[in-house]
Amino acid sequence: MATHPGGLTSTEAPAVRVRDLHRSFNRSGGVLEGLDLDVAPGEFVAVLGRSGTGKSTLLRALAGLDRDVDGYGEIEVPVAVSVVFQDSRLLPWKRLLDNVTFGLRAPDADERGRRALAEVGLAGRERAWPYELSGGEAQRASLARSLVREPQLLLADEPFGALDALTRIKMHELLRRLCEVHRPAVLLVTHDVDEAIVLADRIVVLDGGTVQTDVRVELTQRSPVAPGFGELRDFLLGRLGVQEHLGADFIAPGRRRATSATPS
Ligand SMILES: Nc1ncnc2c1ncn2[C@@H]1O[C@H](COP(=O)(O)OP(=O)(O)OP(=O)(O)O)[C@@H](O)[C@H]1O
Repeated sequence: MATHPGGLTSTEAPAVRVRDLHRSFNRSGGVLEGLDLDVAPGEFVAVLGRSGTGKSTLLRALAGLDRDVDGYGEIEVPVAVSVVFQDSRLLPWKRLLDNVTFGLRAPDADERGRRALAEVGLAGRERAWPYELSGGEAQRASLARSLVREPQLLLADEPFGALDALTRIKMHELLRRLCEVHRPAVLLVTHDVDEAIVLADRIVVLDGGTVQTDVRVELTQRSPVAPGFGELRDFLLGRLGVQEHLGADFIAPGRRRATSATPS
């Protein structure tokens, strides 16, 4: 079946379609300068990029949180979008279940909220106050709050950035499991190359205001000791300028690389 770098089959409608997105801020030059990106339904895309390359700016535009983009050819996102941030943003004056179901107008909201809390391992904590939760538990609750809305698109901006290494690993397992069950399209902004490789179907690297690198993750195992993991990490670190540049033509063994998200 024909595929293009956006990960779509030739006939499939994308969950996210961005064309020629521009965003600048007063003092800086253009942050996003003609960015193109497709995300297929159910596809998990990680967004990497050096600090200030516009990752959060892109997510905010897709979340509808930025009304001042300079222009775009197209921005298509599904109706049901959930956003997860680095901090859980739970309302301190509401108990956990009420936080998870906040704004959810459905007759079975409570039941759905309980189910979502159980899915993230917080069954029995429905009446807890946010201040009673650890950082990891708060992020689990934040995931439950997102999933209870059954999003077709989950936008996550460094959701595990403030967690310790062990909790992060547990959260990776949880997020992967939740995504396998619920199958939202996911756009995850992260600074952590290993996190991107462990979680994503596809990784894009932003630079110069657009998608500079677009690589599909085709590992048999999602573990840092899996064959091919190290090569992909080196390749991505090279693209991020963290290691010595490995060369524009370097393709880690066993995977194909596209240099643009523009459909071919
Ligand atoms: N509201 C704003 N006003 C002015 N400049 C902004 C605003 N938001 C973002 N910027 C600038 O736009 C650039 C991109 O910011 P953005 O937060 O999208 O980068 P990022 O890639 O997410 O960075 P980081 O990895 O450090 O979080 C930065 O130079 C930032 O200073």
